[in-house]
Amino acid sequence: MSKSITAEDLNVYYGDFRAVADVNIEIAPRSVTAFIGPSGCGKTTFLRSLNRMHEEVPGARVKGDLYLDDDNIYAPGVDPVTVRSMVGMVFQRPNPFPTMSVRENVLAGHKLNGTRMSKSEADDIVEKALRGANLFNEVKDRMDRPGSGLSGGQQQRLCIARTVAVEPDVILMDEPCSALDPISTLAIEDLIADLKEDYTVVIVTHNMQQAARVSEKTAFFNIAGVGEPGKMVEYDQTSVIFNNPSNEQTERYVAGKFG
Ligand SMILES: Nc1ncnc2c1ncn2[C@@H]1O[C@H](COP(=O)(O)OP(=O)(O)OP(=O)(O)O)[C@@H](O)[C@H]1O
Repeated sequence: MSKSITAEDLNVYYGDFRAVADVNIEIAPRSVTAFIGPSGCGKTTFLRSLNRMHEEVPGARVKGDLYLDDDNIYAPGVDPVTVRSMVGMVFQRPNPFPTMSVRENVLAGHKLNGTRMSKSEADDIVEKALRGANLFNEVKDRMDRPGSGLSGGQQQRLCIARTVAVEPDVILMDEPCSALDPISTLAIEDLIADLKEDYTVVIVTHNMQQAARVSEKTAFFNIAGVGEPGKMVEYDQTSVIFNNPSNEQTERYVAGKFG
């Protein structure tokens, strides 16, 4: 559980268009890293390359190497489905399976993987995952009701429970709070602090206060202009990025001067 992520000269393409260029980054296990930067600089694209979700887009591809600990997830013969079971993802909009109950949603990943288990094993997994997502107490009396009947913030925590239920090494979050109210946002931010005890967490956020609150390290991405690739401009301790960045572009961005 919890692995480091190392990208070496990673380039991400949509067909001929290079959306992200030459990223080199090392992300420590059991940490929270935020990706920030203006719209279109490639944060989501790079995030999705970390679990090979990117290649779901026809024509999309990656050049370079990406390691989970010492294993290159882009090596020939590596099954992207296996990679995605090790590197879970939480999306912008909570997306529980609408026809499934709370319990079935939590077990969805195991069902997809064809894991066989007894009812009591399943009960344990459900309770542990819901506790891990700070949701158990709120849903323990409605396990068999539809997941889509929960509030937006509860649905997002249900999606996090679904992700942690399969015990990944890494959890990627793509603006996980952008559809949530401030109270639900705080609940997710608290949860992120807990998740880093067990997982490597990477979060894309437009909210700089959120990046400052939840992450230990921050990567600032930028883009030189339309049609140009996004690049990682600076990567450092979050406090350095926000208070004493070494790059002038970072300084202007965190000061709110563009983006
Ligand atoms: N499916 C796609 N097909 C082609 N180009 C795409 C696709 N998705 C994104 N792009 C392009 O890749 C570049 C990076 O987009 P991406 O969504 O990764 O940026 P971002 O920094 O996450 O932006 P935002 O903050 O607005 O979400 C943009 O030029 C975008 O238009």
